[in-house]
Amino acid sequence: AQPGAVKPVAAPMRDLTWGQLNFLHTTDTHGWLGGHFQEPQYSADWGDYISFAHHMRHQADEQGSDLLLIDTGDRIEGNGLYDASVPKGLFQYGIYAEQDVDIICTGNHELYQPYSIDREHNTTVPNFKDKYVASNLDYVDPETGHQYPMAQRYRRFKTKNQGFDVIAMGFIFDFTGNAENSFVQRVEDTVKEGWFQDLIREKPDIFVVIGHVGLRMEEFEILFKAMRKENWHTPIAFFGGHAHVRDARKFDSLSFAMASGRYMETIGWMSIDGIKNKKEKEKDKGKDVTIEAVTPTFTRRYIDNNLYGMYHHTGRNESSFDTEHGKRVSKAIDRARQALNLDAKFGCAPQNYWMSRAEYPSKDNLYTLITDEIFPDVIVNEKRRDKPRVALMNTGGIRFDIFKGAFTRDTTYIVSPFISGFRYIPDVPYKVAQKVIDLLNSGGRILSTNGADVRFMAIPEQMYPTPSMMRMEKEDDPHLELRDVQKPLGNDDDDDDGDDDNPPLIGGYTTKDDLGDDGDDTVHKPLDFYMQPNAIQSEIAFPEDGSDPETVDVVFIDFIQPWIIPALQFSGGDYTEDDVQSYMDGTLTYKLSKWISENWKGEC
Ligand SMILES: O=c1ccn([C@@H]2O[C@H](COP(=O)(O)O)[C@@H](O)[C@H]2O)c(=O)[nH]1
Repeated sequence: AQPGAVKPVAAPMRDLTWGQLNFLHTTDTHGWLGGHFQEPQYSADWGDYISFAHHMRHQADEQGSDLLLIDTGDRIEGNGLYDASVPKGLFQYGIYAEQDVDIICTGNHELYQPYSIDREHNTTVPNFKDKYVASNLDYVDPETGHQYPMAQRYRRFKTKNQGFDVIAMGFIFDFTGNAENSFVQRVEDTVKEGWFQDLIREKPDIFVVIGHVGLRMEEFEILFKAMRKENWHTPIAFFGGHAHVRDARKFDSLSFAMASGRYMETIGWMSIDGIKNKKEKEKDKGKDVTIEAVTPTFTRRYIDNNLYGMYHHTGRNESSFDTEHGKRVSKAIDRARQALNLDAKFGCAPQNYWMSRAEYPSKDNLYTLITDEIFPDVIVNEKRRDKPRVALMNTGGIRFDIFKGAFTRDTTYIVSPFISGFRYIPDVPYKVAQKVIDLLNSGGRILSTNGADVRFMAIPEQMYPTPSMMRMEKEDDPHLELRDVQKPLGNDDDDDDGDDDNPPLIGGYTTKDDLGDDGDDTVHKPLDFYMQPNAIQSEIAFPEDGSDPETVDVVFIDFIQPWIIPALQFSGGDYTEDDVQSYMDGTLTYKLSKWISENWKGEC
């Protein structure tokens, strides 16, 4: 772990089940290679993960099973380690590449900016060579316009110990927000490609389909159906991401999918037993047993990313766990963090502000802080200071909670990593402008059928409800409170009895998935989760007498322009992109850090 990170706490643990073929899975790490400094259960860093994987591979070798490492993208954006350097990712790419990942693919965050697409193309793909798979993603050379696969479309290889013949593919969901030097092919089109149709007729021992795809999105279903149509008997293991949730889904008795959370909080574990290799299948045929009889068994665990759990699962301890390689990488992270001055303090948060652990609006809710305190101060165009205005942003633009205490350079990027600034449409009749926020929050179908799916403004966890989310108690409450759903860990352990042999439960993920509710490796106390709106709004410089203004400036974070224009049109405003202007200089990230340094001056 990094110097200064809180130590993990003891907790009741569930063991890992090993099979013939085993996997460790990371996804949506978003630059959190240093781990979580303030949350004990997620405080291991990338160096620790390297040591962990080393011991687990060793264990696999000893027992003659296989272990593969998977990563399903969104490795960047969301932490100072990536975002604070110029150019972005100066240290991140090299540190990440120290882990020996066996199958790796791309996420949407690698594709938002031309720069990060180039880095993927000229750095990550060469770093991982034949391990990188890009089944529906092309790179487009900005100079020549030449379009070609970002990496190989699939990977076929034999596992080290069992000699399983594996065919692996790597997808990204049908993402449309990618920059022009990339091309994402819709999955429904990829499955019609000749190479795909030929491949799925092969008879490997197992297909491993990885993707930056939420398990409840349709892309994996399309792939599963296309594959099963031509290949009834080959097991398929899916690894997904993007939705930032722990989840597992069973497609049929031979196919299983898991997703492993976000931000280096979770390391996914899947094991498969009962896979038959070619020789065994032939033997069965001799005994007149048909190959239909192959029924693999799948298990999954969501490992909390901390050293207590890593010691537990490897049977090691403080003196026997670290490898030289792991220690070297932890040191490199520390050096990078210092070079980037990530601990530089901008201010002291007077309390915790939660994204979804507190209801919106409420005094502990981070979005309430933004609408009530930050926006009124920072959303100002000097020439239009006195003009009444509504200022809008999407809740997905905020990525993490603010904890009481030091708010650092690192925290700034953790909370607000994007480079979005503010635009506006001047002098919109208020009777038109006032309808926009409701359309963004509840006019889902109207906007979505017009190509602006409002789910994609919200935090990823809310985009595709999982079984955890379904476990609701107050179904008709607009600010739905969900009990027992997965939420990050809190230090609110009021059961502490100080008894280490029988550790008290600490708040954290209590995942429910298609296999049940015993997936988390750590038994947690559930935390509350409140659904948040897709977008929030401040009304600024409105008439003091409480009357409605005639017109307002509609100011919005640039990311939501594709929703704002149709919402204005549905509200009766005849606006197009041509009416949009820049409102002020500076990104949300910059405005936020400036506000904090001016307003949270206390000691911590
Ligand atoms: O510039 C941006 C980019 C993204 N968002 C929000 O993030 C989610 C996607 O998050 P993932 O990590 O890819 O799951 C997107 O739907 C937006 O809500 C943003 O606000 N600004």
